[in-house]
Amino acid sequence: MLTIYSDDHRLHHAQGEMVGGEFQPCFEMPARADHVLARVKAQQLGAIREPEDFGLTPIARIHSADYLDFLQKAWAGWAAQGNTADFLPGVFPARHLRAKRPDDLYGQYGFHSFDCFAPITAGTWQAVYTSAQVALTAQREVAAGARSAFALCRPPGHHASADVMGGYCYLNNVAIAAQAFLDQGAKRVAILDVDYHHGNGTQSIFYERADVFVANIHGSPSFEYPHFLGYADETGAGAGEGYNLNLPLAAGSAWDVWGAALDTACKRIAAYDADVVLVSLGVDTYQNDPISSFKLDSPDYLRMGQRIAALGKPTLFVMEGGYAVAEIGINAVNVLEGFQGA
Ligand SMILES: NCCCNCCCCCC(O)(O)C(F)(F)F
Ligand SMILES: [Zn+2]
Repeated sequence: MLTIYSDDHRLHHAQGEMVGGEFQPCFEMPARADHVLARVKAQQLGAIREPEDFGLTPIARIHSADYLDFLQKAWAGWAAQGNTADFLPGVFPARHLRAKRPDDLYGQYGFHSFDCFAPITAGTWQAVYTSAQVALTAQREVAAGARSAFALCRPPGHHASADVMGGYCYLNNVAIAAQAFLDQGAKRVAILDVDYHHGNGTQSIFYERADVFVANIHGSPSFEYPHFLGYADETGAGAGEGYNLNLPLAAGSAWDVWGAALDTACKRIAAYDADVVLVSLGVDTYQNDPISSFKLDSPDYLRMGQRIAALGKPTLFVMEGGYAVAEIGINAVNVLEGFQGA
């Protein structure tokens, strides 16, 4: 299986995030991608290539002009005010306020965010731009006939919607790739999000559309981040009614429960008869993940890959989360090896 990877991810390494009321080192750190890449090499998964540059056009198929304008200019604006620390939002258009886009940078940051977990640094734009190009390059490989490809994306993307960032996500890599398949002639695309956290951004982007079926298996928002989307009654709207599947699970879920949910999701994807399947590959479902509560063990990721392979569709794997850094490579590549070996 071909892996697309770029060192540009290293340009995004924020100073910290709020954990337990304290400012602590970011869980979403460059070492995550280093460990996955090292495992890809150690297991000789396949060739590793740099991304091509497809420009802003395929990104603008998913994200709004205002949002992309903000992301590109935010750091320069922040630095021009004499700031050197990371840029972070603090005020959001929550309920009972008015979601009118302000003129000033700080107001726009809050307008384009849903939490304080998407810091902006000097290198963030370049890193997220290249991460999207990584997904687009792997997409081209599958569109050209490869059975599968791995987009080793960092930063991740599934919490980002058309014009709102959050949860370490800025550009929705998997949505950008899904749209590229459709723009290149695919009729139906399925996205299976196996990250521990609900892919609220991906759901919102395709929620009213029947040409993309989105399935999520995740910690229930009743207790887990992102807290405000991901319930089972969210089944799509308008033309998209019936094309969104949420399988929220309880804390502590292990393979017995998680694997059954995967089977349910795969059955729905099989019935949808997609031309291609994209997988938002987060491995924060791992039992030792520091911010998550599921109990999958490393062999389970082989089973995950095997079950996805049973769909018998061209498959694009897009890296999302996973914070047990020592094991992130083993767990992510186990999915890919399980898929390949099936
Ligand atoms: N106590 C709650 C703290 C929440 N912290 C933010 C968690 C973000 C998860 C990101 C992710 O793993 O879903 C992604 F795949 F996008 F990277
Ligand atoms: Zn996650």
